Amino acid sequence: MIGVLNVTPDSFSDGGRYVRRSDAVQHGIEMREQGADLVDIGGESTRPGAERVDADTEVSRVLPVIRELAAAGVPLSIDTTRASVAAAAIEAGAAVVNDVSGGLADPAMAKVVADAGCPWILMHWRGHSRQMQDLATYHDVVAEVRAELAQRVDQALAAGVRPDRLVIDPGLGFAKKAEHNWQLTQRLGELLTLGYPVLFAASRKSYLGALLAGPDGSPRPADQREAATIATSVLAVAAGAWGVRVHDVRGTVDALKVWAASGAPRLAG
Ligand SMILES: Nc1nc2ncc(COP(=O)(O)O)nc2c(=O)[nH]1
Repeated sequence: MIGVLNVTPDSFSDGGRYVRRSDAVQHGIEMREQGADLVDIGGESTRPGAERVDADTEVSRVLPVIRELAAAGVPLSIDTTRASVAAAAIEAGAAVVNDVSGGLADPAMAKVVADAGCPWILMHWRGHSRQMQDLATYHDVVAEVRAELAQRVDQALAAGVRPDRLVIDPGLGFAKKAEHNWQLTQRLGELLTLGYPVLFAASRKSYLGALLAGPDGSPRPADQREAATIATSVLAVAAGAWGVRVHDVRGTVDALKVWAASGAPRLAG
């Protein structure tokens, strides 16, 4: 269970809520108390079309929060595509690197991770926020995402990262249209055949808003997508996902407790 902590002014669903350090630290502690195994701290919005920020800005946003949460004993991941930011975050107390580019954005990332010996979440990605939706074209999205993630894994292993440190992630909403996200959800088992834990991160994403659109076609607002997020998270875990990355930790923990108490039924496929 990974709780999302975006210390950015412009993330798609919670931008600006945790820019102030005290608010961010308090929310991180709250998510840990609600059952998050990791709090994922991001200093640069990755939503489609987001403006990039420089490394100094990203570091200035995340380091103070990482230091305070690490001191409070909260296990942390750093959500960054920059090796320099990952290195600084590890130094400050982050235990996991969550790289939405899967190592593509910064060739130096693999060495930082290999040297640190820390877990590395490799997400499927086809480019930065400004052009990624132009790259959402697939013949078979699951087969292609699987093949591209396999390349990311091979490059990580070649750089000396240990296999047991790798987690893969289909990158829902990154260079993917709604139908691609649903295909990846329905055929999650095919990603599992790569032999690595799969992280499923659908929380509040726009394809859920589209599914829940109103009679006039307007998408459900991001902060009203929690039930859909929880439902898809439980289904992903039932299909074999290693973990989920969510904004609403408490609700997701509650739902997974119900799933477990119900015998933890598994989805085939
Ligand atoms: N591993 C991983 N990390 C991510 N970081 C940010 C976002 C963008 O959404 P946010 O605003 O919820 O952070 N999505 C992912 C994701 O799908 N997988």
